[in-house]
Amino acid sequence: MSLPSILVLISGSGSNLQALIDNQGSDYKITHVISNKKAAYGLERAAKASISTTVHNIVPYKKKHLEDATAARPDFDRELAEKIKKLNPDLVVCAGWMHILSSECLRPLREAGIPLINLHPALPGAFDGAHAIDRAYDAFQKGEITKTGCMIHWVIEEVDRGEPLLIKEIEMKEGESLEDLENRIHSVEHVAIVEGTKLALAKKT
Ligand SMILES: Nc1nc2c(c(=O)[nH]1)N[C@@H](CN(C=O)c1ccc(C(=O)N[C@@H](CCC(=O)O)C(=O)O)cc1)CN2
Ligand SMILES: NCC(=O)N[C@@H]1O[C@H](COP(=O)([O-])[O-])[C@@H](O)[C@H]1O
Repeated sequence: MSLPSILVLISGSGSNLQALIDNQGSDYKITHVISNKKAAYGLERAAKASISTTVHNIVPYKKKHLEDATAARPDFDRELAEKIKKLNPDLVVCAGWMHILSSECLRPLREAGIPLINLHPALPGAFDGAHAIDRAYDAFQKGEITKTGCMIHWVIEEVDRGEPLLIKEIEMKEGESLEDLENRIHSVEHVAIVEGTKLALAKKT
């Protein structure tokens, strides 16, 4: 019996993709990686691991819709869903994918029975969206929070509000630099992304 297949969406360095690559074998296999950025180092990580890749960039869609800029993102999302459906993974993992996915993408995947999970570097409901670590750091400096963390959650239209699969809390430290906090969070993420992927696959079957 073949292993469950996962497709990973990235936008940057791909250190979380690397954690998934390094832990392939008994529970899942990574069959494809899609990046929205051609320069994403994660694409090199995938190639070194002999994983096929696709660049799905927004610029051609903006050029295609010069007369109506608002049409570019829906078209981008629709075609992203089509590409994913053709590859037919058991699960899609957003690992630093920096685009909000609209219903144009999520609805076809839902109908095709292809769920998505996302790695978010904050606790549920704390710092939804981009730049969550910076925002948590600032909130700690203001005395508003004492802890942060990361989570793996199901992806729904409402950004970072899907049901959590896995939550890992991280205590914040007085006098710690933002860089050191980022490094601590990334270390925890690299464990969480593997655990969360396995949990999602187990729940799906
Ligand atoms: N519909 C959903 N889409 C996405 C989710 C989700 O839960 N539901 N998770 C995000 C990942 N993410 C945080 O974890 C996130 C990434 C990016 C943004 C964002 O504001 N992106 C901007 C563009 C930013 C840029 O290009 O630098 C945008 O899309 O306009 C918010 C949340 C993945 N998508
Ligand atoms: N809102 C989504 C978000 O901020 N995701 C974050 O992007 C980084 C990707 O790193 P990587 O490319 O090295 O895996 C990770 O820190 C992940 O939590």
